[in-house]
Amino acid sequence: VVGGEVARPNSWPWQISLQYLSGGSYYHTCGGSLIKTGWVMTAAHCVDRSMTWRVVVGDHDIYTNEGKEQYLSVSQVYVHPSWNTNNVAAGYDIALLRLSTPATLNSYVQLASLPPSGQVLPHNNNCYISGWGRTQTGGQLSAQLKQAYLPVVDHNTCSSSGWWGSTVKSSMVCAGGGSESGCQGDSGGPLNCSVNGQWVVHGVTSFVSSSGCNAYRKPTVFTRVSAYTSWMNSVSIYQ
Ligand SMILES: CC(C)[C@H](NC(=O)C(F)(F)F)C(=O)N[C@@H](C)C(=O)Nc1ccc(C(F)(F)F)cc1
Repeated sequence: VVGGEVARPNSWPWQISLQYLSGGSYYHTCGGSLIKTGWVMTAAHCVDRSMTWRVVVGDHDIYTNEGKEQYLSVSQVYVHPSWNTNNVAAGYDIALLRLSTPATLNSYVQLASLPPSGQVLPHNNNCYISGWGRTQTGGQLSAQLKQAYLPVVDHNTCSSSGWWGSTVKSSMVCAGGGSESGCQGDSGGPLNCSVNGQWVVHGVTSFVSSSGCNAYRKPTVFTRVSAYTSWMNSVSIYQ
């Protein structure tokens, strides 16, 4: 997250850290959202490589054990069938992770609320991105969970020339576009939007401009969760 501030610990209690095993240690690579005690929603591009994954819930500082964390292994990865790793602009950047053991819900660990199928938020809807991603273009990951206020940029504006143009599809949500943005390492994490006074995870962090995370008129682009409700239901019911 470029800009914004360190979040109050566990104030986004569905935020997870997706980590991969390398040389005997685990490393943060992406965010995600806990949507059922045994299921995590993340970005397909996060799980393109097959690795040994673990999901950490209840985390705040990814480099220190603060006693609230639960370390959960992943038993199965379900990538959207239409995802094409060479074409993030086509969309479908969404995946579900089945956990081998369910998370225990408590004041640090809660389920995300998901939007109703097809819901599209209005321009400037109040949303926050959260994540441990780079704090500057080309910078380092954040040790502590950060958040930034990223209001929705409607599709008309976001897909206009000078903005993202046809790279952005209606199955995506744009948010921000100023000096604050997501950045590498925030991938897969939530766009937390206030809808009727409740936080709803409306987006899955997907991409930013290749010329810089907080590039002018290149808002952070999210997979629109409400476009994938039926696919998500088809996965988690039958497994
Ligand atoms: C897509 C992920 C690899 C990566 N995602 C992120 O950094 C995320 F945190 F915003 F999710 C990203 O946007 N990386 C930048 C450096 C990038 O490659 N952006 C990019 C944007 C659009 C396109 C296009 F236009 F082809 F779709 C290609 C790449």
